[in-house]
Order: sequence, then structure tokens, then C-alpha cells
Amino acid sequence: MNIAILGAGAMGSLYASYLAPFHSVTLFDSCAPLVEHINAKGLIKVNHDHTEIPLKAKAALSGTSLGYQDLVIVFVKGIHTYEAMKNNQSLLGPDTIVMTLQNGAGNNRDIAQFVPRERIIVGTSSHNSVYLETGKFYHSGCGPTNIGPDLPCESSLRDVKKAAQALEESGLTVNIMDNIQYVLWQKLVINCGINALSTLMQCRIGEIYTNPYLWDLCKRIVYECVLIAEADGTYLDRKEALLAVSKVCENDSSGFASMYQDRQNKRLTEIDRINGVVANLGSEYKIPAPCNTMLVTQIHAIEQMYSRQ
Ligand SMILES: NC(=O)C1=CN([C@@H]2O[C@H](COP(=O)(O)OP(=O)(O)OC[C@H]3O[C@@H](n4cnc5c(N)ncnc54)[C@H](OP(=O)(O)O)[C@@H]3O)[C@@H](O)[C@H]2O)C=CC1
Ligand SMILES: CC(C)(CO)C(=O)C(=O)O
Repeated sequence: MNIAILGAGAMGSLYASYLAPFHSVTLFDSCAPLVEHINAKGLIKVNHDHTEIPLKAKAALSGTSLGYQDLVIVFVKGIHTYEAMKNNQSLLGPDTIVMTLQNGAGNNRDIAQFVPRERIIVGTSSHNSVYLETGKFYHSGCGPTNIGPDLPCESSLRDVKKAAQALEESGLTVNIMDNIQYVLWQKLVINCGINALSTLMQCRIGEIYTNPYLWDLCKRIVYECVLIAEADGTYLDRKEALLAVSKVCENDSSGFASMYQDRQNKRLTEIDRINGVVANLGSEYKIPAPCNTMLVTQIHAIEQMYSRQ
């Protein structure tokens, strides 16, 4: 398959490391020195046991015309989805499938401005990847990629199977989910519970669970999310939701949440698409969401301070 990955950061590089040996993969990024580095030196994947695996990879500057792709995987941060899709429209032919495994809500809507919804695959990735330096990333947590159609129909289900096969051939574990909206909510709750808190505390993912004070805060955030998810039409059992968060904390314990990596690099975060979405739905459904609302304000305050740190 011809596969384009938009965003050559932590996750784009990780998925390229699986896919590139089996498919024709190009990483598209807006950072010219990163593109040059990948083309000249490839990528380095650091495993859990600290072994370093060098990998060959191909990269292109975002906006480069490389012809229609079979599959485009979007791995930019949510705040850049619209711009990345707009700049790379030349990759989208009449049969191109676009898949988002990004966190947060709203990426499918941005993508749908450029591709019919029937050709959009939505999903979640249970991997954790930490960007260490140009072209080098730490694969701190492994897990399945869960996918489903954005708009279920005969052709979209065929596309989901095609994409799943391409990923599975490359060694990724893929689950095709009937209840993808439930899965997306479950991941949103996990991100609400972990990302902002670990960004504020500047801690590794595992500490959210092992520090009793952080775990108490995390519980309050998750319980708010569960009530709001139910009001929005998706029932999540609160004990199961919390268990899912604790499992991620254990699985990715030595890693850093993507939002904390944004703070470390003084980049704007996805807070409005994660806790912000829950806080807004809370006001819409008249369900109080003080913890999620507070996190949104705190993370924005940190973003404001980047220029003076
Ligand atoms: N890291 C993780 O463990 C996980 C992350 N996710 C999700 O995956 C998505 C990607 O995260 P992650 O890989 O960590 O993010 P990164 O910030 O590491 O990577 C994103 C890359 O996209 C680049 N970029 C920005 N704008 C554009 C554009 N218009 N065109 C092409 N490239 C662009 C960025 O460049 P620049 O830095 O110059 O802006 C950066 O190199 C997010 O939604 C995240 O929440 C999901 C599961 C786990
Ligand atoms: C679940 C978690 C925290 C693990 O990678 C994640 O999705 C992120 O870092 O954004």
C-alpha cells in the first residue's frame, strides 16, 4: 500500500516504524530540518529495555505532491488536523482512505471537510511514544489499535478491513470495533484522567496511579466524565472506566503523556479537544464538571506562560 502519515512526531514515527518495512510509507511533517534528518539518517526507536533500533524511513515536507495515496494516517495534534489535511489534499484521490488515531474529539469533523465521511476511519491507539530528540523516540507502551468507520456503510466497512489488514501485516494488533463510539468515549475518558494531570504535575504516566493524591484527583475527573458521557448517550461503567485508566497507567508507566510532551516543548496542547470537550458538554447537559473545567483553565494558564519561562 502507498501510505502517507501526517505528522512525523512521536506517534507518526512509531507507526512508520511498523509499516515502512512492509509498505511504501512517507512521513509528512511541517518541520523541514526533521524531514531532512529522517531522509538522511532514518529514525531510531528506543525499546523498553533501552535497546536502540535504527530504521530507514522516507519523509516529505507537508504539502509536497506525491500523488494519490491508498491510506493517509493523521498523527498531527488535533489543533493542526485541519491545516495538515488542507495542505496535503493532493494526496487524496477518489479511493483514498483517511484514518485518525488521534486523541480528543473533533478530528473526524476536520477531516470530513476534505474527504467524504464514508472514507474516514476513526479509532484509538493504545501505544505510548515519547519523542526524545530529532528522529528518535521511546516506545514506552504497547497495545492494540482499535478502529471502526466514521459513517458505517458497506464501502466504509470494506475500507476498515483493508486498513486493518495493512496494519496487521506490519505487526500491529488491530481490533475492528462494532461499537467504535463507545471506544472513542472510553479513550477520551482515559485522556481526560491522565493527560492534563500529568502535564500539571510534570510526572510520568505511572505516577498518576501510584501517588494516592493524584489517583484521588484522577478518580474525580473520571467520574465527571462518566456522568457526562451517559448524558451524551454513551454509558460507561464508572468502575470499568477507572480500571481502564489504571491499566494505561501501569502499561505506560515509564512514559510521558503527549500533553506533557507539549508542555516540555512549549507547544499548544490538545486540552480544548480533551477535557475542554467534556467541560462544554457538561454545561450543555447541565452536569457540573468543576475538575475538567479547572484543568482546562490551568493548562491554558501554563500555555500563556511559555513565553516567559
Ligand atoms: N504520544 C503518545 O503516546 C500518544 C499520542 N496520541 C495522539 O496522537 C496524535 C499525535 O501525537 P504525537 O505524535 O505525540 O504528537 P507530536 O507533537 O510528537 O507529533 C506531531 C507532529 O506533527 C507536526 N505537524 C504540526 N503541524 C503539521 C502539519 N500541518 N503538517 C504536518 N505535520 C505537522 C509537528 O510538528 P511541530 O512539532 O513543528 O508542530 C510534529 O512533528 C495526538 O492527537 C495525540 O494525542 C495518541 C496516543 C498516544
Ligand atoms: C493514554 C496516553 C496517556 C498514553 O499514551 C495517551 O494517549 C497520550 O499520551 O496522549
